[in-house]
Amino acid sequence: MADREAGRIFTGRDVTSDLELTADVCVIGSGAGGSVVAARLAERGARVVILEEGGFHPPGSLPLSEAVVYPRLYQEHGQRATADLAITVLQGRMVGGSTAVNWTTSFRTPERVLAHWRSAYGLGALTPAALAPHFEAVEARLNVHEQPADEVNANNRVLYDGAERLGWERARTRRNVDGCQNLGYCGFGCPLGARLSADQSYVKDALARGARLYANARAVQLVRERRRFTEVVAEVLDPETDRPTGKWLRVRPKLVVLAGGAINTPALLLRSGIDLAGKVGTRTFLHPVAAMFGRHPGLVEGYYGAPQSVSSHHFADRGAGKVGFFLEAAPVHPMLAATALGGFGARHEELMAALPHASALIALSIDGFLPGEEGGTVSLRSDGRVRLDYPLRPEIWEALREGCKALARIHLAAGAEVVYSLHDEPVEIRGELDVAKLDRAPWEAGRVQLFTAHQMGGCRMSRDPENAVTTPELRLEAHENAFVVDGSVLPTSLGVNPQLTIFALAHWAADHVASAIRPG
Ligand SMILES: Cc1cc2nc3c(=O)[nH]c(=O)nc-3n(C[C@H](O)[C@H](O)[C@H](O)COP(=O)(O)OP(=O)(O)OC[C@H]3O[C@@H](n4cnc5c(N)ncnc54)[C@H](O)[C@@H]3O)c2cc1C
Repeated sequence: MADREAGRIFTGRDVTSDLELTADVCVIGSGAGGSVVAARLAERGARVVILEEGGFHPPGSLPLSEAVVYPRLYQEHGQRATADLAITVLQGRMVGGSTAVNWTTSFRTPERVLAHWRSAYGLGALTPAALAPHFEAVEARLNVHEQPADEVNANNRVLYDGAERLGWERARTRRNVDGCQNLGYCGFGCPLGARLSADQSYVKDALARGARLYANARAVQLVRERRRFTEVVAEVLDPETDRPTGKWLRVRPKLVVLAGGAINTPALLLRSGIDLAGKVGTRTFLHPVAAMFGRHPGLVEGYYGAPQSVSSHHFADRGAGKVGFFLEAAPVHPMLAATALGGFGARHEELMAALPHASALIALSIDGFLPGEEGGTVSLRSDGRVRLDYPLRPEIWEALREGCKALARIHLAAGAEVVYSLHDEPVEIRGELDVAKLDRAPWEAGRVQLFTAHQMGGCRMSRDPENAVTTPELRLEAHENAFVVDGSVLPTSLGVNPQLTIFALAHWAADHVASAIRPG
């Protein structure tokens, strides 16, 4: 069948027979990385096809119900987790990727992280000065700006005030929103389209310049002849049931851009028989997260307002041999809270009944910087499904424990009556003397709820071909016509929320990708 009309989004419903498409570039994934590359290449006149396994959900098209949105908008229907179930993995799956459900916090890559990459991975081109124009460009497109002080919600105010009273560094964060009404539904896909996520920005730019986006199209195989990819095979999914319809899309591009995000991009390479001497999928980092709930005398209503608008990096650098951590707030929607809070029966009911007074603060550990720290590994299960192993090293447990102590102190300083950990038997803290109880708590997989919303690595960039999955220009090692442009290329975690780094890196990499398209 011939190519179809350009410049629009097709869903699984539109694909009523097998399709064969030709393109200059096939971009797999429409999140932070994929959307920017697609837009910048389309801008230069390239014929771009974007494949997105998730659905197309325009603002306001879904009910604002957790029971509806987690299965629809998140990987593995909201059930993704590490193989030992110790860490719940929140990751987006829709047009716009994780950017369409994220909490809008926007940080540039810290200079000390770039310096580490330059020395340990030979990424000499990634200097703050070289990246500055790319950050400026994406910040302008995404309207990144500081959250006004009077729009910080009570949940984030706990972090701000508590840290201030303790004399710890804290600051309001920047957010990528325009016309935000502070409803608090960022994680549901903004009903107003006020978050300038990939679907509301660069995907629109790509479509305006003729790109075709196929939603409900899951790339399952990259076909190659020697060092060149010749075809991307995608199965078409039913937008309602998410099951394969039996129809297939075959894209024959000059160039492939893998942008399915950390975890899925390595998995697609492995499914296609590409493991680059066992490197693909390794060094996957998660910013493993622990949380502390505080019950405050006044109403907090942490389900309303911008979910994140304050952060503290006071403990980001804890010296040699220690894993640093940073502190933020998390929204307190009932389903998320119910799965996070421990206790059974009456105890759990009591915790949930206090939800309007609950503040949820999180400590995110900064993984990937210790000598010998390898992070997690993506592999495939025997049925082809993805598997993520993430051994929690003692240094990570220590950081999570110390992070929870810091959070407990912040809650107390901000006036909390009681603070709870997320252990199966919650540790209860009512004053400074109780903080030491956290030292005796079981810091073991399965005994305390852990999360990640920041997946990084698995296809690390490096100058050293022995150590690289991609080159510093993001070209897939040992292949001529493929690039990886998403969070999987990061060689360590970041110590800040990752979206802006990935948007800007994609903006920077687009020039390299464009120069690799063969004319004709
Ligand atoms: C709940 C939540 C809150 C977050 N909050 C923040 C925040 O406040 N600030 C911040 O900086 N970061 C935040 N993040 C993280 C941030 O959104 C991600 O790090 C970023 O979007 C990753 O970009 P990416 O391009 O690597 O992948 P994504 O943006 O996830 O895009 C990848 C896309 O590829 C698609 N895909 C995967 N495999 C295939 C395949 N085989 N075929 C076709 N399509 C495929 C996926 O469905 C997905 O849509 C949050 C994430 C979550 C889940």
